[in-house]
Amino acid sequence: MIELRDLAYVRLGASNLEDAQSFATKSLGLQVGEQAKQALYLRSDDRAHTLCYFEGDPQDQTVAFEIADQDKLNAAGATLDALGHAVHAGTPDECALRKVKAFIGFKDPTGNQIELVVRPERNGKRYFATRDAGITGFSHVGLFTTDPLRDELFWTQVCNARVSDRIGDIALMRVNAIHHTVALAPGRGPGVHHINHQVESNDDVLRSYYHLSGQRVPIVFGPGRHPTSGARFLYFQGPDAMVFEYSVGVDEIEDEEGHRPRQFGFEPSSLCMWGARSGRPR
Ligand SMILES: O=C/C=C/C(C(=O)O)=C(/O)C(=O)O
Ligand SMILES: [Fe+2]
Repeated sequence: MIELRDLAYVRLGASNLEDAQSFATKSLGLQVGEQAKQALYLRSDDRAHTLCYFEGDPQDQTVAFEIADQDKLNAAGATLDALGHAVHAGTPDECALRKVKAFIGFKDPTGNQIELVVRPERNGKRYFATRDAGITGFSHVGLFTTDPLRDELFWTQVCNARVSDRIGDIALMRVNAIHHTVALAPGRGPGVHHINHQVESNDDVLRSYYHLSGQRVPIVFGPGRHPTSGARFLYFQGPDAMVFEYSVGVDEIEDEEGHRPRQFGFEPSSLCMWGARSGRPR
């Protein structure tokens, strides 16, 4: 069993790094941790980065998870290899680019690019962004899936993800107490469906609704409230059509052993209990 501990970062190819920087700092509210020639490292918490935009193809998207140590990383590589996934061990240069001690890369059954990392770098200075969006941390990602049942099995049986709730056949899965760290979303191919940051309060969600609307950032869903995690949310579109979400009040699963996933219908009221309608397919 591969034990994912937490999300580490997302890496996104950017068609225009300047646009990405402007969005990340003036709209989303991240802090520039480091600006390299062809890459921008962005902070949302005490880590050196949780999002990296690099000059490249916007379809080139990778999600990374932290693993406890090198032994567990080696074991994860062997497990994936035995299952027929091509596993790439990060070179020292690639590790330096990701600010981690070691990593392996592979593709999930849909073809999503996943990295498992050991010892992601922290930053001694606290996260302090120039735009006050109220961000308290990087929390979850939505991943496209071409076969929700197959991919649920991969994340729960090969990795340690547990299903918290389902909407139709779509699983919201946790790797720790937080309601979900990975959400699957039906799609025609691999890719990141959305990137979530938690914010401090309902006020932050609504303040951002007005702030982003004023900047003409497309709002794609919300403000609303998910009946699944209970979180109040806002989804909006960033560069290269990537969707970002702010949310607050996501449930924690206290009874790890006893929790049974709830089944919600695949219908709008399962996505928002206040009646907001998504401007894009989930
Ligand atoms: O559309 C349903 C979304 C559910 C949630 C949630 O319960 O918080 C998400 O954030 C998500 O799937 O990303
Ligand atoms: Fe989400």
